[in-house]
Amino acid sequence: MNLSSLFGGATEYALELPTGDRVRVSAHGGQVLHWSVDDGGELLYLSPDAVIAEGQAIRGGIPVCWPQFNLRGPLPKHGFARNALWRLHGQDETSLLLELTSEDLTDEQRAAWPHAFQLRQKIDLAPGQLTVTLDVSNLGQTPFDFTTALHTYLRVADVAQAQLGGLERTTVWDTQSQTRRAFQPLRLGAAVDRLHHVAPPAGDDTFAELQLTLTTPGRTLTLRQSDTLPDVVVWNPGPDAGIVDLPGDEWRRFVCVEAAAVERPVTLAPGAEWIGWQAMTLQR
Ligand SMILES: O=P(O)(O)OC[C@H]1O[C@H](O)[C@H](O)[C@@H](O)[C@@H]1O
Repeated sequence: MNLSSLFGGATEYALELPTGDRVRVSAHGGQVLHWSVDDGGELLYLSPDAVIAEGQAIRGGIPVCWPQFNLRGPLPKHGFARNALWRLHGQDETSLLLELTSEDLTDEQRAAWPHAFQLRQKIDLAPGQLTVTLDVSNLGQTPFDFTTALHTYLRVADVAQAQLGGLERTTVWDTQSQTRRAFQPLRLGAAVDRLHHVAPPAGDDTFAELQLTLTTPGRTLTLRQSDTLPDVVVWNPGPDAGIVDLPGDEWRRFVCVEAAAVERPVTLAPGAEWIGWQAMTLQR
């Protein structure tokens, strides 16, 4: 089934499988807002105070940070893709394909990032599984660089009881203390902002595909990401961040586990294409 409706002023697209699994995506930011599994409830977090407004990012779901992660460049934080209006390019029973190109940007955005690009996002739904794939093409005459993240907000009942496994082989950039260190066990339940980088074995320039496990009482979610996304950002603002669209104790209800390419920007030659994905599977 495929629905289209208006939510917060932006068109919303939805898929539902015969099993009852559902996904909903806003044209604003091309952002997945909800993913639910028939017998497993809602798996993504969306703030009750999230707003969909021009130039603003929606707090929750899966924001697409592109072509810049965080403040690592001249663009506004996390780039423009999460604030832009994406178009539906294709759909079938189990997937949605959204698109954003340089033609869709404002004059101001094009002036700030003067590159001809095509950014596509495919959202694939299978029983107990959601896969989001980004596909970037350089349509211009000169190379461009980008950093990116699928900034996935995973819903948990209490973040202090959540455990994230699978990052043991990574090195860590701690954004809070601005320090780099070897891996140390991650304790959720207080502010955390870490960029984990998968270091390839010496002499090897390839990365093993990452597989992470988010365990909460009664639920285990497996997260995989392509070898083109060699970083994992783990973020939770903790109780004292004072984020306007995260009221009260809402910080406890999620942890962001972001499949990213940040440490080494991706360079795309004219005519070249880059693909990166994150897949989430509910274990039953
Ligand atoms: O509040 P936002 O602009 O959505 O950013 C939320 C967070 O995104 C990432 O996880 C970064 O690592 C954090 O430093 C940042 O605070």
